[in-house]
Amino acid sequence: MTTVTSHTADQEVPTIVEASLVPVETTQQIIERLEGSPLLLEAEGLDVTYVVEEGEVPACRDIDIQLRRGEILGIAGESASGKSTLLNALSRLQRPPAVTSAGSVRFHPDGGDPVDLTALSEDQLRRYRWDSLSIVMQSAMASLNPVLRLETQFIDVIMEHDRSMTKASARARAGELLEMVGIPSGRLRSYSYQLSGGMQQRALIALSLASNPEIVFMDEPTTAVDVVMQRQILTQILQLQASLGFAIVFVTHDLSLLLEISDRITIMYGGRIVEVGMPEQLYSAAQHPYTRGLRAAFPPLSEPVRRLQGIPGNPPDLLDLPTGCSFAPRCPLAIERCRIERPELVPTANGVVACHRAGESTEAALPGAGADEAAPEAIDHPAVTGPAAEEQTTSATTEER
Ligand SMILES: Nc1ncnc2c1ncn2[C@@H]1O[C@H](COP(=O)(O)OP(=O)(O)OP(=O)(O)O)[C@@H](O)[C@H]1O
Repeated sequence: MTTVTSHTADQEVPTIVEASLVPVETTQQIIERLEGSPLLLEAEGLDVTYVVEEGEVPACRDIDIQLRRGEILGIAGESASGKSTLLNALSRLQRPPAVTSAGSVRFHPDGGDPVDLTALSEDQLRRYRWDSLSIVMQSAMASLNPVLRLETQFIDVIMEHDRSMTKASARARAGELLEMVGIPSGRLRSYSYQLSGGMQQRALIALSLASNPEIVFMDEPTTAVDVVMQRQILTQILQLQASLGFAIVFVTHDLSLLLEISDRITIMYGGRIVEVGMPEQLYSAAQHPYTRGLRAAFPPLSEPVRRLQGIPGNPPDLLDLPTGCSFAPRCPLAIERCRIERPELVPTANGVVACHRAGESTEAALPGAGADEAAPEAIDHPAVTGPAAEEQTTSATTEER
């Protein structure tokens, strides 16, 4: 359970007394909640390609995604797996050289007919963006305008969204939004560079809520802050989401973080979805060896300190993808079939997986069956080098697992 103390104008950062983001709902409860919630956004057979001098980069292929109202959908994968490309395609913020080369992205307005966003003109899209979605990027520094006071930026967004609003009411609303993320409204007079990194990121989250969006797209929104601030920001995001009811598409390489905050998680590799599942299922019974590798590379902060297993090898070159499964060259379970035939997505208990050896444990791999015999590299978890490292070490077992 997460408890946040009340805070005054003097306390700019709320004090988290006990912060655990572990979901309190069971898998069954999440499923029932999602089933009872209308569809909000749906991608079908989506392909996104970067058309560059070297050729056509297939950054996303055959993506099917469904987002329900109020859902938190996590998207995880290593660098270059296509997460940001997908987020830009779903939010229709994509720019050349990216092109949507196949498929659709349908938005389901409340009580209205679905709209294929890939078929809208730039003007129609602009209205949809103002009314329905917002985006929080990794760096608030890059997203907030350093030469404008926060007040000006907030008032602009609020009045653009609701043109009937007076400047005074927009200013009052801006103050409320800042207070919602634990920043005193007096800070509206500040420039972004006068705020700490964590406050900038929270101000950006407040700004993203200024238009009452139905979906907030978040691309690594806490990567640029330390682990303590990361936890505070995540707690605040979850509280805001619970009270305002917007849906979130949250992109990160940190699967363990998603296991704590998401309703459902999509795992991407080499531009394709390789597994979708509920957090509990991916935590204890991930079917794809890549999902298990990601989980081992980024353990939760609540776990004892240990040496970490990185996934050996590198993500595939999208311009020169291997035949068969793209993960086969790095997979300890790979067999001949994996190198020849690309696995299709098939249903699992509460999701899908694309793997010829789905669910088999790495230990069960036959001697010589692994494509790469190199021992997995041990890496240090970046999170363990942050301010929480001391705290973790004191509560950790010294034994490596
Ligand atoms: N502007 C671009 N032009 C050409 N190729 C691009 C461009 N942007 C991304 N790509 C390619 O698309 C692929 C997917 O990139 P993308 O940024 O979506 O991955 P990601 O999973 O979000 O990675 P990261 O976590 O590093 O941001 C990569 O191979 C990348 O090189």
